[in-house]
Amino acid sequence: MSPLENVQRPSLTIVGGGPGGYEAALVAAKLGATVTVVERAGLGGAAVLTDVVPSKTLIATADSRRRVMKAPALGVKLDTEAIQTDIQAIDRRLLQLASDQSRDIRTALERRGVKIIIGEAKLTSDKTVAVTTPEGTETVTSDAILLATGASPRELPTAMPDGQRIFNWKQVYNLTELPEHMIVVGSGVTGAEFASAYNLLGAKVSLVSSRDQVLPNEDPDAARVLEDVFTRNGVNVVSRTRANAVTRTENGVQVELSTGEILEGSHCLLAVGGVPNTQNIGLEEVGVQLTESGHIATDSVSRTSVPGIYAAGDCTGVFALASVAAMQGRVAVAHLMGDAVQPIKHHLVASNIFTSPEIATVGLTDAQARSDQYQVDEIKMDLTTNPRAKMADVSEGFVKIFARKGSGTVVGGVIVAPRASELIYALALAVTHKLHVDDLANTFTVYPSLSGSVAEAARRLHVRG
Ligand SMILES: Cc1cc2nc3c(=O)[nH]c(=O)nc-3n(C[C@H](O)[C@H](O)[C@H](O)COP(=O)(O)OP(=O)(O)OC[C@H]3O[C@@H](n4cnc5c(N)ncnc54)[C@H](O)[C@@H]3O)c2cc1C
Ligand SMILES: NC(=O)c1ccc[n+]([C@@H]2O[C@H](COP(=O)([O-])OP(=O)(O)OC[C@H]3O[C@@H](n4cnc5c(N)ncnc54)[C@H](O)[C@@H]3O)[C@@H](O)[C@H]2O)c1
Repeated sequence: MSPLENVQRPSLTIVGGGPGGYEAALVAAKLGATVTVVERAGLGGAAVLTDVVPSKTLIATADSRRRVMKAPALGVKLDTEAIQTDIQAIDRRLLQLASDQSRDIRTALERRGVKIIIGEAKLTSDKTVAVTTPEGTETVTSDAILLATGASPRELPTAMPDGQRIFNWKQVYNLTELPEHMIVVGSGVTGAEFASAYNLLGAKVSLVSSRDQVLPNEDPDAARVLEDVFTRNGVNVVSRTRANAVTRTENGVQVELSTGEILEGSHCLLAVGGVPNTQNIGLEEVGVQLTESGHIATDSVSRTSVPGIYAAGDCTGVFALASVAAMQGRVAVAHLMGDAVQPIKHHLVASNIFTSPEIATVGLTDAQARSDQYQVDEIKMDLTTNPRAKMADVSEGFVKIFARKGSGTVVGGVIVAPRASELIYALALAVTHKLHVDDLANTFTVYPSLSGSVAEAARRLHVRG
């Protein structure tokens, strides 16, 4: 039940203006709440200013260059040796795009009547937040609070970024030249995406991967495809090795590896995970419970341990995705305002890794499919036989579908392909609405199209009635 059942026009303070915060603010204002957003940097949060938007824009440019470099194989005559990457122009464009998007979000919030305070917030009770601005400290009082403070790059004491040669993912957009040799440390999603992007932009790239395979938490078949592509494209994947330290040299960097070897490069990007922004913001004092990893503990409707205080996004440790942060924020507001609440269903989340090829997933994972907990049939269809893939010279990728044994209900899938982020929507619809493999198989697809492989894979899972 909402803690504000009888309040006519409840007030809500939101700490953090990223997707977890600003989406909630828009919905709450629309439902009639008086909303204040406190943000210390800029609207849109890290997602817009330093993480999703800049990295995906960089990747869009890298992908354009990839297609140009491949054009001769399709009969377009051009001198690929003469193609240059103007990293300063690329970075300028992506930062401008991020700043424009942040401005658009601010405008949308203001139009809905949301009050915005640029300042550093600290919880002082279950109803009050102290906000420090250059002008001083003010107290904002409200009926409820939503914490959406996000996360920050994890730092290794022996590899401190200097923003010139050694970077975390937020600092890498002020390069004066394309790195001659970029060493990416960490082969999770962030590391894999940046390794792919700089490789396609024409830099020499080494990827220090502490695990057996890149993308250790992802679908193993997809990770294998990506690792093969990396190797074929000349990325130096240093597997089962940790970076113990990173130091500056006169003209570059030295990465000391756990094998004792030294890797020399011109620049180093640290992609070793994130830590939630939950320290020194008054959480313990007010009784907001944290998990062992330092995230804010929440339930399926985004409530924390303190009635009236909600949390959403990366500070909660539930999937670190912008889409999930926004959904958690919307769910919190629906609960607070007594609107219909649909608790978040983790098994329905769709996500995408923006490497080349892209890797999109939804629903049941490969590991879950192989566990005793689920009885599933599985099909994996390579794209090499797909006519559209042949026409576009797509030489790797696949569609994988998991369906419940016996019933044929679609419960998960993986797509590795160019623009897999768009193709996965069909599987996401199927998983969310419990469609049958025959529903996918009997839906017309365009000929020729990559989505034809989705229908074909489903056809192969047909259960005879
Ligand atoms: C390189 C990279 C690429 C990514 N790409 C994708 C992608 O393609 N797709 C995707 O879905 N996800 C992606 N993610 C994940 C995505 O960025 C996060 O899941 C998303 O930003 C979470 O939103 P949030 O609102 O929780 O936090 P944030 O976006 O981090 O926003 C939190 C905000 O809170 C503010 N704040 C913190 N503490 C205070 C305080 N005390 N007072 C005032 N303000 C405060 C911060 O300034 C920040 O602006 C990526 C992450 C990284 C690192
Ligand atoms: N496309 C997207 O949606 C997208 C993009 C980027 C990040 N994200 C989100 O951000 C979250 C975090 O991803 P991430 O990749 O930043 O972090 P991560 O924690 O998933 O990966 C970090 C990797 O670095 C490795 N590592 C740590 N210390 C190391 C060392 N000293 N040497 C070598 N390797 C080391 C870890 O073993 C781990 O594999 C993901 O769960 C994802 O949801 C999403």
